[in-house]
Amino acid sequence: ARSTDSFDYANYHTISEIYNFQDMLVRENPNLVSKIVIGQSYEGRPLSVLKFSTGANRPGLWIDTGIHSREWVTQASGTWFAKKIATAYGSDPALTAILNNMDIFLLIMTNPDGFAYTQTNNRMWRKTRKPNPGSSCVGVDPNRNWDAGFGEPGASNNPCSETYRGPRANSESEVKSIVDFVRSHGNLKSFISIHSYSQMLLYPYGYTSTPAKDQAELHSLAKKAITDLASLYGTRYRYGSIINTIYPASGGTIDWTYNQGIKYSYTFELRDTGRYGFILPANQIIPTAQETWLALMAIMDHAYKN
Ligand SMILES: O=C(CO)C[C@@H](Cc1ccccc1)C(=O)O
Ligand SMILES: [Zn+2]
Repeated sequence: ARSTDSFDYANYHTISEIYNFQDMLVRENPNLVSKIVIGQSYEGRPLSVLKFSTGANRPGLWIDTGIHSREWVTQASGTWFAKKIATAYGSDPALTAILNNMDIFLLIMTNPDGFAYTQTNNRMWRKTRKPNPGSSCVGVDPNRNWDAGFGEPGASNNPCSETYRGPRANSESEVKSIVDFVRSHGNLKSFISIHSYSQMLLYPYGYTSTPAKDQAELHSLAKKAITDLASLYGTRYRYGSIINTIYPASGGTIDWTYNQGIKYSYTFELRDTGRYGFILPANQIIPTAQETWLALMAIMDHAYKN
């Protein structure tokens, strides 16, 4: 595409097209958008975070997509979110108020090695692409590698498992890079990690059935967010804690971010409920992104106001 206006949001794209999109968006919006490379993947691809900011030293709101590489509607939605933020600033009052007081950080390509592999070798690849010593099986599940209940039930110690937790917490550079960014920033108010599929909005915990101390607030905010989501196309989401709503899972992203004190930590599971699963038709990308944006705004607006 020659610009982010002519970029085809209604189709899936290659890794280089998505990286080019990011650079175009930065070039087109020098007063709003910048790119921060927070690290690199195992195979050396950049972990590039888009920063949307109108001032210095502000609290931040984080969104990541594509941590599981096969969940293609999430990276595609991420590019749509990036363009939405750039175009809505100055026209949408709620988003303008947020960006006049807070920064938004968006990591679209969270697992670039895995994404590249889904395009060349195996569409169903989920994990990272780091080899496991002593095994012929490759990759660690980046949503089991965080230092939150690491190694407890809800992850596997078998390198051939899709939920292999890795040899130790933060062993994956894709995870460690985000950990380092969260710690160095030190003032994130929300952390949203986007997966597909199942149509769920999940909050901590996955590694324990002990309710999060903010469970009541997280539950009511989730209800508001999925109500806003459903208002567009009637898409129905379930919501609740990870362990109660989907299954026990240890070492997950938002359990770690929540334990760092980022209260508004959520995981989305986007469309659908299994008819197409990870292979969601491209004609559902924009509707999925549009409805999800309403839920994201509910959470970010709440984080801004509380
Ligand atoms: O990938 C999935 C399909 O997106 C489901 C997610 C469910 C989950 C979500 C948040 C934290 C831990 C697990 C997973 O197993 O990691
Ligand atoms: Zn996932």
